[in-house]
Amino acid sequence: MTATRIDGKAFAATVREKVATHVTRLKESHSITPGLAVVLVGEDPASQVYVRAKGKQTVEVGMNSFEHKLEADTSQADLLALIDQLNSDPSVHGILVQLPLPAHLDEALVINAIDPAKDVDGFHISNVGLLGTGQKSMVPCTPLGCLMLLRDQLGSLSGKSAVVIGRSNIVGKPMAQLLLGDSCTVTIAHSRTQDLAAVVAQADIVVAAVGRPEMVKGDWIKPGATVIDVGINRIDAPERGTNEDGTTKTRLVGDVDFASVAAVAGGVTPVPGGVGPMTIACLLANTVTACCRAHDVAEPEGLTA
Ligand SMILES: Nc1nc2c(c(=O)[nH]1)N[C@@H](CN(C=O)c1ccc(C(=O)N[C@@H](CCC(=O)O)C(=O)O)cc1)CN2
Repeated sequence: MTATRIDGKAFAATVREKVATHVTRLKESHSITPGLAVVLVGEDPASQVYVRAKGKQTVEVGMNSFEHKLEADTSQADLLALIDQLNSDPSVHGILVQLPLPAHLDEALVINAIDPAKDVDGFHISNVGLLGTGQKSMVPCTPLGCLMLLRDQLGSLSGKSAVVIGRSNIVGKPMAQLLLGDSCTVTIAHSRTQDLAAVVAQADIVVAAVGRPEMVKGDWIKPGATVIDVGINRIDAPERGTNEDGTTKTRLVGDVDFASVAAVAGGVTPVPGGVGPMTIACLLANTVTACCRAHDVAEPEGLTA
């Protein structure tokens, strides 16, 4: 391996420390405690894990955590009524609806019901528009985490060639906007891109967010490039044996074939322990930012784009 292993877990801990420092300042100098409300509809096992982690880390940095767990068959009207209530609650500075939602709920309608000033996911259409036009916005957590790791690794990103693989609203598109904001030359590639390997091969920065296990191979990568792996894919791992119920054990892999890419790249994030922990750290950062904006208090530096 020649590449630096970019340790998102360690970096996320430093972000949480900065958040905690600002929470203390808000409490001591302004008598304000930032509050984050997380809404989970249904019992998706992965979502339950993420929501639990969000609540725990929110409390650890000194903020108030409000968890709302709703039945899988919750109606759209009831969910919208809860969002209305959270929008008008002054103790709630950030609101997050955990995705994916059950199929009967209209995701866009639900997200756009959140007060944009409390939209700590940065998914509201107003925040999408503000980010796209280079104005102050709430920035989606996963792309913000990737940007922080890239700046830490490379310093200035100006003039670099970046390829984002994936065009989702929550990662690919905002990631491209953030890289453009840092003066990269940006290409958005996706599953239909022709000769993806050749497109990736010209990039100084590769962000893989396509949802295909270990798709990006070492021989696609320009020597010395920085590779950020957003993928979280659970695959069978027969080499680990079987569970008590006879099913094959599994393991997590990213969208990047770590071993072959690490032999060529300058730096690469692992899965787990790369981008994932940054997502929750940036959620906490966004909540402090939203709280400061709501109370017209100076925002912390280095915690947003
Ligand atoms: N409303 C939102 N929903 C979802 C988002 C989001 O940003 N906002 N992102 C993902 C899930 N997610 C947070 O919600 C998330 C995913 C992964 C991790 C993480 O730390 N992963 C670990 C591995 C965890 C494991 O063992 O399974 C890692 O990569 O090291 C945190 C948060 C979809 N929904």
